[in-house]
This record gives sequence, C-alpha cells and structure tokens, in this order.
Amino acid sequence: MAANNSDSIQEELGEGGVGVKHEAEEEAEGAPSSAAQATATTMLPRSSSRPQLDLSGAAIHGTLEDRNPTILLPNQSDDISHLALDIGGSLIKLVYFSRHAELSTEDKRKISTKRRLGMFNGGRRSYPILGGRLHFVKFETGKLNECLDFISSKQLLRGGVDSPSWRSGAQPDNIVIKATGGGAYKYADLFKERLGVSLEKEDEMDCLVSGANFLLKAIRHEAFTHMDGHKEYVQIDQNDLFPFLLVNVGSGVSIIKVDGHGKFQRVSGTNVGGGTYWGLGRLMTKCKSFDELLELSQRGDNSTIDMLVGDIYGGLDYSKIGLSASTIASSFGKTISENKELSDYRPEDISLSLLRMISYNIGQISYLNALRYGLKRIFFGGFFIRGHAYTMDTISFAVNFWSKGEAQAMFLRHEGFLGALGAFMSYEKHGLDDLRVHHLVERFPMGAPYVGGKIHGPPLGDLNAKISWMEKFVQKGTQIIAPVPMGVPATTGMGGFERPTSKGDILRSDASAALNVGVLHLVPTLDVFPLLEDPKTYEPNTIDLDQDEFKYWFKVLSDHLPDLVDKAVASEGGTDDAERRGDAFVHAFSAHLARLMEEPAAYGKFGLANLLELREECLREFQFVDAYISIKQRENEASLAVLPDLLMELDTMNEEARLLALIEGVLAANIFDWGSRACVELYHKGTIIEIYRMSRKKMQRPWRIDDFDMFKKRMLTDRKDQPYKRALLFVDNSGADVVLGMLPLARELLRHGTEVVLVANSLPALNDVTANELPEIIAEASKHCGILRKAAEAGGLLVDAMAGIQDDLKDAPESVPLMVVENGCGSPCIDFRQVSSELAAAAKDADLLILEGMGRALHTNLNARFKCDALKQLAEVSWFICTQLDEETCIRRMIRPMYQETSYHICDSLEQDN
Ligand SMILES: CC(C)(COP(=O)(O)O)[C@@H](O)C(=O)NCCC(=O)O
Ligand SMILES: [Mn+2]
Repeated sequence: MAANNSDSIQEELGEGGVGVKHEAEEEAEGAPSSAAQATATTMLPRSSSRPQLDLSGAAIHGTLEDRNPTILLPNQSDDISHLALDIGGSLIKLVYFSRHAELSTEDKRKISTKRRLGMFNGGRRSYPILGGRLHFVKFETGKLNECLDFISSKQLLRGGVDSPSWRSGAQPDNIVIKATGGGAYKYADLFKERLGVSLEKEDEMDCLVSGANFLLKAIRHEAFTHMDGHKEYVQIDQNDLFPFLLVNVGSGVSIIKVDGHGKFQRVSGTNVGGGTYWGLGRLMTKCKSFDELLELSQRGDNSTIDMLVGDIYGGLDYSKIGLSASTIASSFGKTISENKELSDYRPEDISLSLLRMISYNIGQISYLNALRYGLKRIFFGGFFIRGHAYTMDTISFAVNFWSKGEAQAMFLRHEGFLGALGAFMSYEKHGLDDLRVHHLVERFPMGAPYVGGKIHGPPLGDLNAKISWMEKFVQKGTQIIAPVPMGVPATTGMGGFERPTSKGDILRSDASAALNVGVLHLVPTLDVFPLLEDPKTYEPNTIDLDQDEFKYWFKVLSDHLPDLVDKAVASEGGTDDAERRGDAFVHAFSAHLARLMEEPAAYGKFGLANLLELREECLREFQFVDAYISIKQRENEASLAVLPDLLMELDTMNEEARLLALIEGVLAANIFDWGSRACVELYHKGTIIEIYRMSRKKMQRPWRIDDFDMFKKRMLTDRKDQPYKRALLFVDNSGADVVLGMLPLARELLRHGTEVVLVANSLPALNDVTANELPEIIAEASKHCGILRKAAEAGGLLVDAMAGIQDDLKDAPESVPLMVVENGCGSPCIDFRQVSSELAAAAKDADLLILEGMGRALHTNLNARFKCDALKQLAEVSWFICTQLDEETCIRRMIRPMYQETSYHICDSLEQDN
C-alpha cells in the first residue's frame, strides 16, 4: 500500500491491388450472443465492441426511452456529417464517423449517483462533442466501384443503421458529402449516378492543413521521427506548434508553410512524387501495384544502378567534402556507362534506386524550403510514405544531413488521411471543435493492425465473416506466428547516404495498405482526473514496454491464453459458436502480439496498460462479454457468506487494532488476482476462505514499504472527527478482494464520517468487479451491517439494487453516503488522463484516494502524484506506502523482475503453510 501526498484486415480485392482496409468492419452487425444480450444494459462507450452490440440492438430492439442523449449524443441532428472523401490520383481516402449507440444502458444507479454528484442537469445537453468512432479506410482510385459498393453497403450515406435520417426514411438524393482531391471533380457525376449524392468540393490545401492541425492537436502520439530504423514518438506542445512546414507527398508533392489554424501558404512543391515512383516503377519493373513495387525494393541493392562516389573515385571517399565512397553521386548514373538493357537489371534494384532517388529529393527540397522560412520542423504526410521505414529514413537522412541536424523530419501516423480528415472537419456541424486529447481512445480491431496472406473476398459484414476471415488467415498466413525481428541498425558513413538500414525481407504491415491506424473512438464522457498533480507530466505506465520488456510480456500473455480462452468459451455456454469465436480470439490476439513483438511501436506509443487493455478489447471484439463471470459470482458468494463473521471479529477490536487489521485485510484479499499465474496456481490448493486466512497471516508488518503509522496518525489523531471528507476507493478484483478487503475498509471510513465512493471498472477485465456488479454485492453485504446499509441507502445504492430508482432525494436519510462510480475503463489498469466524467466529478470533493492492485497501482500509477493523500496497496509485495513516500526508492524496487519474484514468493510461502 503506497501513498503520496501533494503535498482485412487488409483484403486484396482483386489481383495485386492496394486493397481496402477493413478496420471499418469493426462494426459487427451480427446478432449479439445471448450472454451479450443479457448484459447489454451494462454497456459503455469506452469499448469498441460493446457499443457495436448496442448499435445493432438499439436499432432493432431498442426504444428511444432507453437512451440518454444527455451523455452521449448531445449534438445529434438530422444533418450530422459522417463521411468525407479525398479522391486522389492513386487512392481514395475515406474518413467516416459512426455514432455510438446511446446508453440504452444508462442505468438508474448512474443517474442517481450523478444527481448526488451534482452532475444531473435535467436532460440538457451538456457535452459539446458527439460520441462515436472515426474510421479510416482507403481504396485504389482505379477500383472506384469497390469504394462505391463499400459506401452503400455500410449505409454511410444514411449515417449508419441508427441514423436519424434513416429512421425518418430520408432518401440520399439530396445528400451532399464533402470531398477533396481532383477526383471530387472528376468523379462527381459518377457519385451522383451510382449513389445519388452530390459531392461538395473542398479545397485540397485547406483540407490538408486542417487535417494535420486536427491530428496534431487531438492525438497524443501522432507525430514521430524515424532515423536509422528507429521510430520515436514526439510529444507536440500545443502552444508551440506553429509555424511548421507540411509536406504532403501524394502523386505530386505540396509544400505548405502553416502558421496557425486556417493560416497557411503553399510555398512550393515538386512534380516528382509518389506518382513518379509508381509510374516509373511500373514501366520499369512491370509491377502491378504500388505496394508490390515497394515490397520489391525491400530486396533491392541500389549500388548496381546508382553511381556511387567510390565508382568515380576508384573506391575512395571524397573526404574533403564529407562524402564516403558509398554515397550516391548520381541516381541511376551507373546505367549510362554499362552496355546493358533494362531487362539486365533486377527489378528489385530498380525499385530501390527509384525509391531512394525520389525520397531523397523530397527530403532535400523540403529542407531548402524550411531553410527559406527559418522553420525547424517538417511534417511529412501523404500516401507515398505509408509508414515505410526506408522511405522515412531516407527523407530524415536528407533533412538531417543538409540542415546539419538543425531541422527535424517528422511523420504522421494518419499520414494518408490528412485531406479526407480536413474535408470531414469542413462540415459545419461535425461536432469536433471542442475535442480534446482525452476524448479520443484509439482501438486496434482485428482489421487494423496487420495484413498477411493474400485473402480475397467480400468486405467483412459481421462477426461471422470476421471469424471466417480469421480462419482463412490462419490457414494461409504465416506472418502472425512468425514475427519478423527488427533489423540491427547499421551505421551511415561519413555524411553520405549509404545502404538503407531499415529494410527487411518482408514488407511490414505498416508499409502496405493497412498502416498503423486504428479506429478513433470519440468518447465525450472521458475526462482528465482532476486530482492529478500535474497532468502534463503524468505518464500512466510505470515502465517502458521496449523490446526486451515486450518479450517478457509476450510470454506471460501467450502462456495465459489457453486458460483465458477456456474460461471465455465456458462463460458463453461452451457452445460450438463460442468455441469458434474463442479460436478466432486466440488467433487475433496472437496476431497483435506478433505484430508488436516485431515492432513494439507499431501502434503508437504502446505501454503495458494498452497491452492489457488490448487483450480485453480483443475478447470483446469476439463478443466475449465477461469471461470470468462465473468465477466472480462464485467468489462473491463465498466471501459474502463469511463477511458477517469478519465484521463481528473486527468490531471486537479497538480502533487502532481494527485499522491495522483492515489494512492487512485489504492487502491479504488482493491476492485473488486471476491475471497472475502464481496466484492462480495457489487457488488450486485451497478454498477462497482458507487462502484469504493464510494470506492475512502473512501480512504482518513491517511491510516492504510501510507508512501505516503515518496513515494511522492521520486517521485517529490529527483529524479524529472527520479524517477525510470523501475517499475514492479504486477497487480491484471480485470476491474476497472487494467483499472482505475493501468493503470493511469502506465501512470504517464511513464510521469516521468520510463519504466513500467505490470506483470500479466500467467493463469487465479478468476478475475485476465492475461498477454494475457492485450495488448487488453491497446490497447483500448490507443485510449484515447497519453502517453499510444506511450509507448505501444514502448513496442510492440499495434502492437501485433492490427496487429501482429513487427519484426524490428529499426523503433520503441523513447519513454519510456510500456511492459507486465507474472509472471509464475496461482494463486492469487505469490511465488517469482518461477517466469517466462521473469519476472526475466525484473526485472534485475527494481528499483521499486508495488504489489497489498490480494493474492500477503498480503497472500504472506507481509514479503518479496526486493533489491529495493517496494510498497504493499491493498484496503481492505487501506494501503500504503512505504520504511522504520516497518515490525513488520505491520505483527502483518496483521494476518487473521484482514484482514477479515477490508474487511467486508470497504464493510459495502461503503454500508451505498450507
Ligand atoms: C493482469 C494483472 C495486472 C492483474 O492484476 P491486478 O490488477 O488484479 O492486481 C496481473 O495479474 C499481472 O500483472 N499478471 C501478469 C504477471 C503474472 O503472471 O504475475
Ligand atoms: Mn484485478
């Protein structure tokens, strides 16, 4: 216990095509499973999959009364924009927005809690932002028909299945969609003819700039540098963003000086761009697609084609001007002196030589323009780059070399979608003006992160299609089980550009059509936790998930998979359908792991918190609603049965002994963690209660870090009457953890006049108790305890759990309330930059935080500093760190080998005693 104080899936649709990225297919349209339906009322927008279930459910079965527009759809109107296009010479980029299903799910407890927290505003719309998801999809312009089919199959012109215009039966005839790029002119008639819609043209430069500005403002890890094969995300300071140079490399290249929102000037450009590479490449190599050409370059050797300094200087460097022998003196220069035909050269070498020539040229021209305007930062976007390591390294090298390190080349994860995003932003009512970083959660559904076997087929329409695709993928694709290790970066010579350092045998997924772009979930109900001491410097992850660290977690998570999938399948009744979904889940999650193993930065800056959440999201993607449901229920029942005895025992103690016993109890009960192998092995050795008792015996002081005396003084001496006004208890697991650990502690705080807010997960994660499950548990516990009963009544919990909403609070009994709020997460960890608005509201009056568990207090938030007292507790290491914590000592002790070791240690010693 520690404290601080303030103190797809890319499918190739046709031969060799660039294909379409089907992360858009994330919206499962299939009917929810029975378990999914049963819990549909507990769903929240944070998850990618829950709202999907709600989405179809709402349209088909839902009623408007079930919904709560106050929270989720404040700006809803019939003319909401949801689709914008950028139709370029080579590719069509689509950005579309699908709204979240509203909370048919908004349950009465939440309304009641919100009232108490002063959040209920009588139905007025309080959130300016529309909740939903922003999808990024692209098609080859040559396959325009596929794009048109996609738009109509997804009902994008109707705003999706729950669109108001659809409900009201509006026809698409008078629908106008925003479009930019030359194709907006060229194909306007075709759109009208095929879809009956008009394209409203938006200026391309305007769109590029507003798209880039949006991304740099709204997405935390959008920009990155790429040098010598190494990718590093750059945190952009909003107050120091302008001016910058934006270089958009599409078919041609535009160079734009950006001075602010809507303030820019196209200062230059070059006609030697992506179209040049593809065009020349196609003529010279007979490649059928851009990606094929790019893939070819991976195996190329440009020295057979390019004239190097050494070729001119007889193998020597031209050191006087800083050029090494291997520096390219003249691209394609070697071919003039050789009596060879085109067919005598390897297509691989031609492709690499071309790519290098064009990338380098773009880098150099960009640098010259940056120099012209005194700009230090150059952002490169456009589909030419497509996350391709060699291209980025070449551009970076040119910028770095010519500017002597003064200017920096940066790349954007959504590089290809700047124009489409800008067109989207040009709708008057897109509702995203007030968007903040904390409103966006990026998800990587199955289709987004990787490509593999050349699977052909129709767009994925529903869950079944997704699973079938996964099955086909497993048969054909090998990449997901055979990750490609990163190449060892080589050195570049003395200022000259030599061999590319970052090219492997296989074209990385990010280098092909899929990119590393997930689906952006806009969740207007997320907020920054107001008690963070310094949100700007806050980093949730305790350790960096670098390659080594990732290897460790790869094994932990892979080892856990068989057991997890067994539970998941059982939780859905063990049917054939559940088995099939289970297999698909395993393959999909393994594919994510393999992708990350290959490149830990593939999905942006990805920490352990993201990784653990990805597993939960992946389960939800295959409609596993709550894999641990029966374990949770069994443990809750067993623990509730012994609660009365525990409370009686505690009540015989004096205050001081009781406080210690309570804290020991919290530490002891936190051993019930189904995510830890050591803990799970232990569960086979005894009953829940036996293990709890043993564990309690082990929790004798002194703890590894022990600030109990400080806490005791605060509670029992310094502030005897009301030590704290409001405590937020971040609960962790189910069963003993919450019933025998946290609830008795909550009871003690209530006794001292402290309001208690139990903060629990919004969505299931392993065996973590959720906010929706808590009222019932509390109701059960209240049968044996007057303090809990009165407080729960005052907090509106009992009435909710037993009889429905308590509408009139005037009659509520005078008592310190016990409340429940959801944290906005569906993971074992918590990122305090993105919590539910309900929790943020509850935090305003809180002066004590108690965080427990590995996920919330160790993997994340070990280093977090808050504006009030905060206890962090971990059973695995029996910690109790109170106010004046020596953070440095604590952090050094808490690195990974350490907690693994302690976790085993405590389990071993419990077993020996058994
Ligand atoms: C997944 C978890 C973070 C959940 O822990 P909790 O927050 O419930 O304490 C934890 O079980 C964990 O880190 N497990 C993997 C390491 C291990 O096997 O011990
Ligand atoms: Mn847990």
